[in-house]
This record gives sequence, structure tokens and C-alpha cells, in this order.
Amino acid sequence: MRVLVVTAVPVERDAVTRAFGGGTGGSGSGTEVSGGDTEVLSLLPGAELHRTGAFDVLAGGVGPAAAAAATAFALAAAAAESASPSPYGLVVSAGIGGGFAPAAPLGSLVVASAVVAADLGAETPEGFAPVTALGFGRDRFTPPPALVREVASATGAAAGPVLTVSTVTGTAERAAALRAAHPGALAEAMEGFGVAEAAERAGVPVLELRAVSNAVGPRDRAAWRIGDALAALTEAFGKTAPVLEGWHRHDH
Ligand SMILES: O=C(O)c1cccc(C(=O)CC[C@H]2O[C@@H](n3cnc4c(=O)[nH]cnc43)[C@H](O)[C@@H]2O)c1
Repeated sequence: MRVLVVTAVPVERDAVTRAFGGGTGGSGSGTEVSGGDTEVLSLLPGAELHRTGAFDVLAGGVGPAAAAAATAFALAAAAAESASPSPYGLVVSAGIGGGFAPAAPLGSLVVASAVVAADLGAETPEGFAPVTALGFGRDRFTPPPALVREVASATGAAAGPVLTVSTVTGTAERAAALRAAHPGALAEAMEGFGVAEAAERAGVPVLELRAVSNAVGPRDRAAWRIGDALAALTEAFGKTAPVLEGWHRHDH
């Protein structure tokens, strides 16, 4: 099964392809999957697909709009060059993210049981109203539960809701408001919901996997552990690649 992995930035993309023996070399974790060289396909100027075995990895940009546009374009381009309307069996939103303490500490992994648009809606005197309460669209997607369990088991990731935000949380007050509005949320990032919207429209299931680089809360950029999180992402993809490749969308 072919898998499309969408990250935000090139260093995240390279952390993923490194797990397959591509990118810029091995992680040293011992979990690389043998897969040969990475082939770089140019979809559009500035949008490259890094193909290693069954995995196509794309750095689609930061934020839900960039992620949705890049994912939709990659899915449409793949359909146009294939006999199948959806040659991908799975789309994965992946990268680093903020973790809600204490459940998701720095360097840990989170796999989304729900991909939630945390700030898509309206502010009301009673608090945040999701877009669904306004009578529009949807505010979450549910990845295949059996696949979420398998990925959690293979990687040691915690499974729980992952929030998609357009603004990185930078205060304790905002973190508390998100926790109140989305009980059980384990992490936040900026792309999952955009990737999921595009995948849903193509009829392809979605998964979101995040490595925690920082705590959700007061902004302290010096405390971000991006290198550790990228290494954890590589290791996670090394462990989970066989699960993703072997998964069939009708297993759930
Ligand atoms: O500065 C760097 O070297 C660097 C390397 C990789 C990624 C970055 C980013 O800043 C990318 C932003 C990216 O990360 C996600 N993210 C990470 N932490 C959070 C957070 O607390 N809240 C929301 N998003 C977060 C997000 O998905 C962005 O795409 C820098």
C-alpha cells in the first residue's frame, strides 16, 4: 500500500525519510527500514515529493491551509498519473508538536485518536463554539481506531486527541482554555486538520503522529527540544513503517 506522509517543514520530512534509509543518512537508532534510495519528484516548484519504497513524503508548509492545499495537490497529482482514483491507502500528518503536561512530555510520541480543529469556530459569551455548533462543516476526523492502536503499540506513542491550531499556544491561560474546551487532548500542532480535510475529500483515511518538542504553555523557545523530537520521529517511523505498509484500509 502506498502511504503519503505530509510534514510542515523540510527538516521534519528528512527526519521521516531517514527512517527508510533515505534523506541525509541513518538515525543511529537501529530502526531504519531498508528501502533504498530516495527519489525526489517535483510536483510543483517548491513542492517536492521524496519517495522511498511505499512512502511518499512531502513538506507541505506550516499551518492548516498550507497543509490542506499541499495534501490535496499531492493526492490529485497521484490520481492523475494512476489508473486508480486514490493510489494512496493512507495519509499521515507527521512532525513535531507541543505536548500537554504531564501526559505528553518532551521527546514522547503521540498518535491522534482524533484530529481536532481546536480554534475553528466562534468565540461567544459562553465560551468557544466549534464550527459544527454554528451549523457548518466539521471540527474533527477520526483515524482508524485499530490502526491507532497498532501504531501506539509499535512506537510506544500515547493515543489521544491532537489539536490543530493556527496560533501556537504561548500562555498558561490559553493552554488551560484549550484543555477545558478539549478534555483529554494530548498535543497540539498546526497541520493535522488540514491534511485530514484533504484526505477525507479523496476518500483516504488519515493518521497523525507527533513527536513532542515543547510543552504547550508559556512561550519559551529556548526550552524547545527540536533535535530530540526529530530523532524520536525518525525512530517512530522506523518502527511503524511495517505496520503502515501492511495495513489495509478495510482492516478497521
Ligand atoms: O527552528 C527549527 O529548527 C525548527 C525545526 C523544525 C520545525 C520548526 C517549527 O517551528 C515548525 C513549526 C511546526 O511545529 C509544530 N509545532 C511544534 N510545537 C508546536 C506547538 O507547541 N504548537 C503548535 N504547533 C507546534 C507545528 O505543527 C508547526 O508546523 C522549527
